[in-house]
Amino acid sequence: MTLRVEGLSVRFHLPGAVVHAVTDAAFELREGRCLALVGESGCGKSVMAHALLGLLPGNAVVTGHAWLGSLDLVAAPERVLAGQVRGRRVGLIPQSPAAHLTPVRTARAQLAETLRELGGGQSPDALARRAGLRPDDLDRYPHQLSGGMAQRVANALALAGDPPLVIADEPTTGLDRPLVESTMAELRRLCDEGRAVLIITHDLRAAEQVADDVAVMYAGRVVELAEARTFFARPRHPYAQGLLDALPSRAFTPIPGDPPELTCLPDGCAFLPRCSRATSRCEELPPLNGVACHHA
Ligand SMILES: Nc1ncnc2c1ncn2[C@@H]1O[C@H](COP(=O)(O)OP(=O)(O)OP(=O)(O)O)[C@@H](O)[C@H]1O
Ligand code: NI
Repeated sequence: MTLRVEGLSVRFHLPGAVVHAVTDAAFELREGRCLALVGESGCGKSVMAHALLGLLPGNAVVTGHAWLGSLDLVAAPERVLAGQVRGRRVGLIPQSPAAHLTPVRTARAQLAETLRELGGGQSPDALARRAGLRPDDLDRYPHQLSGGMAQRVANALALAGDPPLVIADEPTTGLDRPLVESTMAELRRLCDEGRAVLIITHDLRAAEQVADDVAVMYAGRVVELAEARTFFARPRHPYAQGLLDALPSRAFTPIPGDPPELTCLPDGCAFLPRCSRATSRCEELPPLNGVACHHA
């Protein structure tokens, strides 16, 4: 099932300020493809994911469209999101999975409950095995699970309803390299089985391993959208180039400056104050034709 995001924006209304968390995002994610959504902390990645699942708090206003097949996730009422979308059509592997498990219940109890809610015929053990857990791991409480096991339980929970779209929010944070590798390999497998997979990460190395496509976000906007192979060989947006140059395996040069406040964004390119190629043209908003930059 294809996800088509069109003109998606999210505003948080606070007393005296509006946070422009996501602005005019657009991308397509087809089945069997893996899209990595990358960008610095606070650029709107998790908010975008939560908008797709109707999980934002009451002060959020979401506009635009997110078509999953013929259903617009933005317009869908909570009843539909709860009954048909979350867990069934879209599985979320949350940021810091251990924090999302109930501390007083075993992994098996939580899997069993989710399976019951979804009404599927699978057993917790079968599901756990598919996620790389042994059945006796399921008798553990969350505090008895290692980071890697908690990650696998979270994966199993997200996949319990066999959703065609899986969103993984920072699936590798806090994991050591071997676990990063195996988590990424698992996500790739989900994709190769025909699901659409959206991986949110600021780990560009991990993204390079598994993604078919890359979307770079900056200050709430998608500023570059490209096939992963092309992107990692030749990033076009100065910000994307900066992200790659900051990697230890590359130049190890951080991008100077900080991202702008999302409560007072400029009319033009939000990267202007940090960009070495900026000219007066950048005061005009560059359109996204693969890359949102007047100089790329
Ligand atoms: N409920 C809220 N009310 C107001 N602002 C919010 C709310 N939730 C998120 N934000 C703001 O929206 C912006 C985007 O946050 P988001 O969590 O999407 O960042 P992110 O790209 O996922 O970063 P990270 O890599 O740190 O997870 C941040 O500036 C954040 O402070
Ligand atoms: Ni996040």
